[in-house]
Amino acid sequence: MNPVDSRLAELCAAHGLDAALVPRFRALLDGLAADPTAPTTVVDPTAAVEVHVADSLDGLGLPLVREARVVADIGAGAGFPGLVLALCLPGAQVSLVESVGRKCEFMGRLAAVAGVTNALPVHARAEAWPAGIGAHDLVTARALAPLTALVEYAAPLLAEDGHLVAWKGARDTAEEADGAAAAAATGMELVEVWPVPPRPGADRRHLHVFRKAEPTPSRFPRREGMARKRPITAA
Ligand SMILES: C[S@@+](CC[C@H](N)C(=O)[O-])C[C@H]1O[C@@H](n2cnc3c(N)ncnc32)[C@H](O)[C@@H]1O
Repeated sequence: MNPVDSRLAELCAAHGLDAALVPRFRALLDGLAADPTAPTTVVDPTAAVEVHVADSLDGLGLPLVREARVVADIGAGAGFPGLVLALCLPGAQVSLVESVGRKCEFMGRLAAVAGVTNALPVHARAEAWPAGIGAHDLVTARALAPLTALVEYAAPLLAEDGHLVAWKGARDTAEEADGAAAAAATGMELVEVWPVPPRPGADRRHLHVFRKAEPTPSRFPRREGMARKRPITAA
């Protein structure tokens, strides 16, 4: 077995996934490497298995991710973590929400070559997607925005009791305080900040989990761009 397939087999075993997923993940990695328009700098399968697959699979450490049925991966880019989660959760429907059209086209091609049938690109900004309002039990986001904006984007998209899982690096007190302020304003509450067991190249990964505890006030979502231009802050 080549090293990438060995690593995929190891990851499947570590997460209690069927080994039949190894060739599916492999097809995803091969599709990424073969497409010169891939919107990520990490395309070599040896690196991408860590940066994209292993990192996305970390979400499975949270039972609420394994149990999710209607998922929106916002700011999906090349399709991570959304495409990996879709492969692991065949009972879930995953929307890959991305504001740039050519990235949506790329994700559509990648899903097709990897045989992912339960993930669909959505060409929209997370804060300007009326069809997504109140429809999700899980919103995921990696490398998209500060926590305050992620909470503000996610709250309207979630059904009550739904969760946001934000992939973040080292903890940042100021960013977390602003995230808490956004949560208070939007009906969300912080559930936990889970320090992911370190892996080579990812020794500071934290998953921030918020729950929609109350209805989101009708002034959300705000106009496009406002969550970044005039963020909700603690100060
Ligand atoms: C740095 S990339 C991260 C992509 C992917 N989640 C990953 O970790 O590999 C952020 C992506 O979010 C998209 N984006 C930025 N603001 C957005 C918004 N408000 N709604 C949806 N997509 C957005 C960008 O076009 C970009 O593709």
